[in-house]
Amino acid sequence: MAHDEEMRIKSIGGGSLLIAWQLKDKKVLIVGGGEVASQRVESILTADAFITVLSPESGLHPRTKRFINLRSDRVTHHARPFSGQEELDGAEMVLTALDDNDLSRSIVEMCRARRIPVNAADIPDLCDFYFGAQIRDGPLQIVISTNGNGPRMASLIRTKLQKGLSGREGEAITKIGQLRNKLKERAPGVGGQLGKERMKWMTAMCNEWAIEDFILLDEGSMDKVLDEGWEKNKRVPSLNEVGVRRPQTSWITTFILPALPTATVFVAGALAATLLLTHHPRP
Ligand SMILES: C[C@@]1(CC(=O)O)c2cc3[nH]c(cc4nc(cc5[nH]c(cc(n2)[C@H]1CCC(=O)O)[C@@](C)(CC(=O)O)[C@@H]5CCC(=O)O)C(CC(=O)O)=C4CCC(=O)O)c(CCC(=O)O)c3CC(=O)O
Ligand SMILES: NC(=O)C1=CN([C@@H]2O[C@H](COP(=O)(O)OP(=O)(O)OC[C@H]3O[C@@H](n4cnc5c(N)ncnc54)[C@H](O)[C@@H]3O)[C@@H](O)[C@H]2O)C=CC1
Repeated sequence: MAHDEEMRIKSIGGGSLLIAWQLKDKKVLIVGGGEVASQRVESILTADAFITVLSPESGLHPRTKRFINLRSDRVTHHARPFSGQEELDGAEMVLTALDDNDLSRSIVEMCRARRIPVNAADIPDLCDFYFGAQIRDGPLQIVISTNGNGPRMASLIRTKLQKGLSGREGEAITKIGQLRNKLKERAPGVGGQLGKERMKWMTAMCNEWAIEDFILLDEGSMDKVLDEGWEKNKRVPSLNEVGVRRPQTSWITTFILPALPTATVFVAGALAATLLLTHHPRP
């Protein structure tokens, strides 16, 4: 083994596991109903879980109230203070978002005893997992975590990353998901030689097509991708071969629009210069 690789393996550690936790129809208890709790409700709702919010009515943030009122299919509110460990019955995940550090700590201890995964928004040291800044676009989910070091910085890095995305990646990935399902219908089964070929072909498709190209696929052209590609010696077909055309960008969008900001500054500069030169102060 190369020395570098040996050193790398020996120094692995000090992070946390980044996973996409499946919470569909699981029961999540949120103790507290303030601003942080309202953000938790949204994150957990996105994962299709059932949520119980435990907080006196007076402590509810307007956004938490909105979730309780508009998503009563998934969000239940118990308007009372936390009364003891029976509150944890049936919970498969617990989040505290409280302005009471001692209560938060004792709820974490109760969860530990019951082996319920728990996050306390105010006590990083006791959390089983942290939340992170999120980018979501359909099935695309990006989490930015600083592992407890700089939550605000996580948020700012999210903004930076977002600028590098077109906003249509989610749509493309949805299409890729559909194509993969269709492929699995044609070539079913797990593992083995067929499984290897399926993965190799999907990898080649993703590597060779531009992400925006997948957006152009519909039901019919997807079948064509399989007919002209997978069925023909597992090759990668061109867009043309599957009857799809990239929308033509006109010369206005290609040349004029991108140059507009520079052109505006130039024209403004020229106007200012003209004004200065033609403006003769009265003697
Ligand atoms: C450990 C963690 C536990 C957890 O909550 O899971 C935790 C803990 C604490 N946060 C505190 C403060 C702030 N948190 C934010 C914001 C966010 N905090 C989030 C996560 C996490 N916060 C986890 C680590 C994640 C990571 O390290 O990457 C984000 C990313 C996600 C989310 O909460 O959903 C979300 C941004 C979401 C977005 O914008 O998209 C801001 C800024 C703001 O509100 O704009 C501030 C003030 C400025 C600052 O401190 O940076 C304090 C009080 C510190 C004190 O008293 O001084 C504690 C407790 C402590 O540290 O002791
Ligand atoms: N992780 C994160 O993203 C962040 C975490 N924090 C931490 O999160 C905590 C909560 O912050 P906010 O939501 O802004 O506070 P907040 O003051 O808006 O909410 C506190 C909530 O606790 C509830 N509460 C108090 N005692 C209770 C009890 N006995 N039983 C049930 N509910 C009770 C109140 O009704 C209220 O809903 C703070 O401790 C803060 O340090 C703060 C900012 C960001």
